[in-house]
Amino acid sequence: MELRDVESDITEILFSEEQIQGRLAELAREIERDYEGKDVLIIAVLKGAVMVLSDLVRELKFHAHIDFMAVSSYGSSTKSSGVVRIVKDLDAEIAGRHVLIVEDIIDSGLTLNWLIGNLESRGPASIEVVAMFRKPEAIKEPVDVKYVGYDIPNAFVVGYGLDYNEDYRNVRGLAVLSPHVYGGEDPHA
Ligand SMILES: O=P(O)(O)OC[C@H]1O[C@H](OP(=O)(O)OP(=O)(O)O)[C@H](O)[C@@H]1O
Ligand code: HPA
Ligand SMILES: [Mg+2]
Repeated sequence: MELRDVESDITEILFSEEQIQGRLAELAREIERDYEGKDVLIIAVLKGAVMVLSDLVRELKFHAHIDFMAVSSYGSSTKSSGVVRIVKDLDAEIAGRHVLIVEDIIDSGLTLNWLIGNLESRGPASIEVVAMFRKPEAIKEPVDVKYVGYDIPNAFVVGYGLDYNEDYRNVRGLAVLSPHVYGGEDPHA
């Protein structure tokens, strides 16, 4: 499918690429202040967080070391399976280091809660989270997130790294996916 056909699959654009990048620049200034003089390892949660990671680290004015962890809980569904699977683990040891987790979205909070627990057991100096989007009404397990881009409504969204069944990740802004695409199933039923 060509990307220009995507318009009929979305009901609303919540944020443009420019808005997202503007907000990320603000978050980058906060992060620079908070981590001044510290050695920080930035961990992106694949695959969704790749866009946030690449935009964020290029905004940062300090040397940002990066690593990746791939976990999956949604698969081809619009609902979290509740079971988080490590698809790829970190290359780096994080014991004694300041860890900053980068996420695209916090929906139920299940993925991040699980991930923080997993990383805490490896003995880092600190763990904080930056998430570009968060759905306050969908949270099932509260997560302490220091840096949030935008709080968004409780709808299934795509673009800026977020997929439905691996599609739409390269849509530039953040858009609400039309229920006709996933058969009208209520993602939050
Ligand atoms: O708060 P939650 O309800 O747990 O949802 C958030 C997680 O779900 C998505 O990942 P997904 O499992 O779809 O993998 P992906 O990043 O490869 O698309 C997203 O990228 C977050 O990691
Ligand atoms: O709304 C969403 N869209 C895409 N992927 C997701 N993973 C959790 N929530 C979402
Ligand atoms: Mg996904």
